Amino acid sequence: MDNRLIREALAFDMNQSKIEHQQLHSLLNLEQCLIYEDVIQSVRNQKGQFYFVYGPGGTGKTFLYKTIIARLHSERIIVLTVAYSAVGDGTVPEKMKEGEDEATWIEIPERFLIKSWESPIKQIVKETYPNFTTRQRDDEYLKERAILTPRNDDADAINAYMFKKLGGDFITYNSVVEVCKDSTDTLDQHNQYPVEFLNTLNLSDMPPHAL
Ligand SMILES: Nc1ncnc2c1ncn2[C@@H]1O[C@H](COP(=O)(O)OP(=O)(O)OP(=O)(O)O)[C@@H](O)[C@H]1O
Repeated sequence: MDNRLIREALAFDMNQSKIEHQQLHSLLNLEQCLIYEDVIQSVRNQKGQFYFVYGPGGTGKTFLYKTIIARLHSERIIVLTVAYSAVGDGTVPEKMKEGEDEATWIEIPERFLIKSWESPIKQIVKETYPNFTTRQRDDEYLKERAILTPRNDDADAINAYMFKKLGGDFITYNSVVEVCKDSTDTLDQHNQYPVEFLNTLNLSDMPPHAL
């Protein structure tokens, strides 16, 4: 198996997970049990369902997730937790600051810290894509890494930075953007949306005007 991500995702001890699952499962309360059964059935039958577990702080959501994960790991099933970094899934211990009576802080593990940088994007790209100039045509290298960001404008800025590092000729593809005149009730409505304005729109699920 030569995919680093799959290797890492399978780097758990099945027997240890079995023991952990027995302990956790025996403690589940009724509500946790109902959700647990539903999720396990969904995975077993490959239904591909989404679940949203809601509950006030400290009511056992993480406990439930840990039980589900232990069960799936005991069957050698890959589980990708959103907090894959272990930040926020309970693995990194919470800390309490002086004068506080509840632990609500965590210390970000050393390996996630970028300690010196001139530009954050430059440094993140450097850490994620070492030797990008020479390896940009290496499919395996590209498959194993990605930079995730919740905001489109950050994604655009990172893309723009990385495009400059790509070799070869550049071609720009522009989208055709105009209001369809037949789709408006008012005859001159399309005049209110000049093409120059439409070209600046950056909508989610839509590529930008210039690629
Ligand atoms: N069924 C259970 N039996 C024993 N202990 C439990 C059970 N469910 C939860 N706990 C314990 O209760 C505490 C709070 O649970 P947990 O951290 O899972 O809550 P949470 O809903 O994820 O909280 P938050 O929203 O604040 O992250 C933990 O110490 C957990 O081990």
